[in-house]
Amino acid sequence: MTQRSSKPSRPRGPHPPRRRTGPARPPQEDPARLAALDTLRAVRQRDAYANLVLPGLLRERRITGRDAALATELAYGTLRARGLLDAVLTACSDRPLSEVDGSVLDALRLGAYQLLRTRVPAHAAVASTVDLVRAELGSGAAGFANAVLRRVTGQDEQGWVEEVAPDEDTDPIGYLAMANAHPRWIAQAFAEALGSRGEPLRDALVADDARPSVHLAARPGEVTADELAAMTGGEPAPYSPYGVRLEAGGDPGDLEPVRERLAAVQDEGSQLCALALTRVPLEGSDERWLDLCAGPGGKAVLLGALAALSGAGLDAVEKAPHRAELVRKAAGDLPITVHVADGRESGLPAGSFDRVLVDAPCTGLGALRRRPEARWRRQPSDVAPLARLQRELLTAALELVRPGGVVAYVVCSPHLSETVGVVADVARRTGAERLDTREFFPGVPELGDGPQVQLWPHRHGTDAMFCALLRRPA
Ligand SMILES: C[S@@+](CC[C@H](N)C(=O)[O-])C[C@H]1O[C@@H](n2cnc3c(N)ncnc32)[C@H](O)[C@@H]1O
Repeated sequence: MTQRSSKPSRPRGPHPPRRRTGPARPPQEDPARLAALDTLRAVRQRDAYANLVLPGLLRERRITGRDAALATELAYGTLRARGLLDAVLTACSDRPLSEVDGSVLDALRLGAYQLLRTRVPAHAAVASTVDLVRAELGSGAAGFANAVLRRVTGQDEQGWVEEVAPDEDTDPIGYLAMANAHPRWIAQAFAEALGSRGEPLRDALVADDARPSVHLAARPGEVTADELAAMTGGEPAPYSPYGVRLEAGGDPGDLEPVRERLAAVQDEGSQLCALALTRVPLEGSDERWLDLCAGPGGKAVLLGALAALSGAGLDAVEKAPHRAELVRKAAGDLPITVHVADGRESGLPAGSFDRVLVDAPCTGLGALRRRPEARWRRQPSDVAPLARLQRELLTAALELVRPGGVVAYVVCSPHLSETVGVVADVARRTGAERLDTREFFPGVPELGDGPQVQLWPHRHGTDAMFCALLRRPA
């Protein structure tokens, strides 16, 4: 990291800031920023999920319309950009961020995000943040925040990237990671999956840093994608015959077709992976389908509806009881039998299913757009234990499927250890045949050399889902 020497000396702040004993200012003064700040705090202190905390705060405080949109943009944007913001704040502060009071740091991140990544005028971004700090921690901390943020105003985002990122020529992955607010190890994993550290990696990280559109899946047999698009103001999705893409904000759970169970919120990539399993031709019986990792039930509902139309039935296994309950609720009157069990030893009869989905637990590196804080929470050490579990679940699936039957191995991650690494290893040990999965994603462009399929936000507008189809030898 380059340290500037020609700029004014870095601000000195109180050590540590004094917390006010009196009540904080009431939220109505700046409800959007206060809701965003409280979300950042919940994520930092309680490891909370922002997309669960913020909607609750907005409801509880009756924040709607433009204020709700601003709170969402600020909270999610700040959480996504944390690595970049911290690098900039480090360059602007007189002490390590680890020594800055957590509440002040939340506010500094919120202020820096507004300065670097929004059109909020600089004076408003600084003043509103300083007000929030003063209300909670008093004037000493507010003075410190003011000095740090004024220094941040010294240059725009690109200027700061050039200053705090590694050199682009000697470390292109490190540079792109910082420029697009991703941890380096995740950018490295994307580069390995793409086979590139140049333009494709840049495109992938840029798309992964943008706000995703909401996708709906029309319930097969109930409503068509065209009808659902007309009901919701969305557009039929480009690849899934059941998909609709929505650009509008708001809570999609409030949409009438979703409340009426005519549709569900589901990424188009997830729809395509579940559909691919149903598209493989089978010789012989085709009546018993299995979802081995079913909670909370997104793919189980799509498969269950298709099973109902074709006269088949679906068994759904889920290890976590509360998630199994979500599958039961989502299933409604579909022909789905839910089992609370470990998929590795489910007790279901071996060789008895025609089609099996293994939508395995994974790092979720393919859905970082939808979970603002996830990229900074995940660690490289998470990968190996998950890959072990994934291999065990896929092996179990290949025992549960009948000879000649088909298994879809799906993860929401492009990390090679969770994708091709798992499939190659299990196929070698079990003798399962790897099908050309691309054939079962009709009309989807840029699927590479196969035989597996890796979807990407920058290529397909979906989450970075991975799918491999395997057939148990007859
Ligand atoms: C990626 S999620 C599945 C998402 C689901 N298919 C959907 O579309 O909604 C993986 C699920 O596997 C469950 N799980 C974790 N370990 C498991 C195991 N050993 N056996 C079965 N399920 C497991 C997790 O609780 C989680 O609900």
